[in-house]
Amino acid sequence: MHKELALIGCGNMGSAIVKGIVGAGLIDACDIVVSDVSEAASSRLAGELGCAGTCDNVEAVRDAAMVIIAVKPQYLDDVVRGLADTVAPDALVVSIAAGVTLARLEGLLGSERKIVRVMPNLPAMVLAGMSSLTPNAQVSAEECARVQELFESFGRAEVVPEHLIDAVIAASGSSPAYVCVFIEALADAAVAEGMPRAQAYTFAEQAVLGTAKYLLETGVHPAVLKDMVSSPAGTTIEAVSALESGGFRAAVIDAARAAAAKNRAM
Ligand SMILES: NC(=O)C1=CN([C@@H]2O[C@H](COP(=O)(O)OP(=O)(O)OC[C@H]3O[C@@H](n4cnc5c(N)ncnc54)[C@H](OP(=O)(O)O)[C@@H]3O)[C@@H](O)[C@H]2O)C=CC1
Ligand SMILES: O=C(O)[C@@H]1CCC=N1
Repeated sequence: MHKELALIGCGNMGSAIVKGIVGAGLIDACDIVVSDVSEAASSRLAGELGCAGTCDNVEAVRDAAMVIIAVKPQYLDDVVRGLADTVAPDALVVSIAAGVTLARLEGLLGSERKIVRVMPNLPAMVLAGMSSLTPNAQVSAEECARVQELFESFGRAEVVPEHLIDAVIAASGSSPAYVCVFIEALADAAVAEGMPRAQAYTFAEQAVLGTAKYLLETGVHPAVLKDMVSSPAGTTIEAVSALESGGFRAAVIDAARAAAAKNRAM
């Protein structure tokens, strides 16, 4: 039976991606099949979306126009090898695995296959994701635009050359984790100043959300917004000064570049 989309791996990212696509009405749920090694995971997602669910990856990809592979990188080789003979020759295969290059995917699937390497991030779960897309040479501009449209259903998506995916991991793929460390630290400070814990998270989270929203919507440079908040002899410049003394910028750069280096080494 022909279907528009097969998803392999119904975890955090796979679920967010397919929910975004169906929610935006880009692909009808009845044209989708989702597959996971765990029966509970595939039937939960299938039930939420009203699409077909299975534990049989091979049956899921048979006659699918597009296959999105969303399993952890350590399972990817086995999963892709197991599908290579069944995926339709003209199907678009999308991998979101960290550290898995187009060359490696072509080695597993065949270099004549249409493959797009995508690096999304977890805010896709609330339709605020940021994804990069890198097609191989077999993918046409129209096909790439279609994948971009699907990934824009849950946030922003931009095409980047493959060598920039390490930068994408540093800035957006992995960064929700270090932004959370920052939010936790802000909330800890508010708790230390006497605020109840739950209220502290609300204040810290809304401040981070609002700052990013302001920068994205206005195009204002972050340094300009920082200067707008920092009154002469005020509270904010005290905090900025303490951050600089503590090596905050260098710590963030080192952290993000560690993520990039790991992505290169995987
Ligand atoms: N999490 C993130 O922030 C981001 C993740 N990514 C990439 O997305 C991919 C998925 O990550 P994430 O969603 O977090 O992982 P999850 O563990 O949440 O989801 C992966 C799912 O795949 C299932 N699975 C494992 N083996 C198979 C198999 N052989 N066939 C079918 N399904 C299988 C897992 O089942 P079980 O749990 O039982 O093993 C799990 O349900 C990774 O490659 C990661 O690099 C990319 C950007 C951001
Ligand atoms: O660390 C990970 O495995 C994934 C890749 C990008 C974000 N998280």
